[in-house]
Amino acid sequence: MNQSKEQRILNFVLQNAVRGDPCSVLDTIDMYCSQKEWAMNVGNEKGLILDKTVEEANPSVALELGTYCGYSAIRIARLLKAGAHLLTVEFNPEFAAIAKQMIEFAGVQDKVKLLEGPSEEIIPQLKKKYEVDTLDFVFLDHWKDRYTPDTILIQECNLLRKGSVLLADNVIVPGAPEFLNYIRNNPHFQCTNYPSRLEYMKVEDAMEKAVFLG
Ligand SMILES: CCNc1ncnc2c1ncn2[C@@H]1O[C@H](/C=C/CNC(=O)c2cc(-c3ccc(F)cc3)cc(O)c2O)[C@@H](O)[C@H]1O
Ligand SMILES: [Mg+2]
Repeated sequence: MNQSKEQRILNFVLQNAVRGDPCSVLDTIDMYCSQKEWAMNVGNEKGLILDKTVEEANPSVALELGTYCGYSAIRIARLLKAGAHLLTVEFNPEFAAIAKQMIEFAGVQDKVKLLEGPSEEIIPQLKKKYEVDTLDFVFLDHWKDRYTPDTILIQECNLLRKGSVLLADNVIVPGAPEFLNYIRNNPHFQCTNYPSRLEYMKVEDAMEKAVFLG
């Protein structure tokens, strides 16, 4: 049975990146996806916005919705301080298996916990099963029509504290209009838009940051 695109990306990393070097893994994925096969990694341009937002938040506990191949999980994990960790949620078993190998090859597995399952099931388990008190940072990059329901669910589960930072990918392409409307009209969030480019393309995209005000 022929390989999936995601398997080809992983194989290219295993053969060309430097084991234990997260930046080398990120650069190798970006090289493959800009020159050979496009894939929906956050990429290096929006990745810089993600980096700056993570560094500013300096989270002890971070959550990512939509692991895919693990590119942004590696991007976030490489910036986490000692003792901090990222919980990343992926419900597609094939993608979860690829991401696990990618994260281990990058050497950040001690900072990343990959939770396999749908976000709507995992989020309500974070406090009791995964011993989370509150989330310092949340990266939304899964199905775009799930950003709003999951943001509401995260609030209902009391997972945010004053100053928690949400960052959403793709608010222009593919777009998350309902999420933008929800979060920008919600008095409990202070929003900032970061115009950028769609990964590996000369197409406009943007990220939206929303800080929880308590
Ligand atoms: C059901 C909701 N809960 C979920 N729980 C756990 N994992 C989930 C969930 N949803 C989706 N996922 C996973 O997240 C990933 C989905 C991401 C969706 N992203 C996009 O559609 C996307 C799409 C584009 C894009 C842009 C332009 C195009 F022409 C074509 C595609 C660019 C991006 O940066 C994107 O993030 C997959 O790995 C999927 O299995
Ligand atoms: Mg995305």
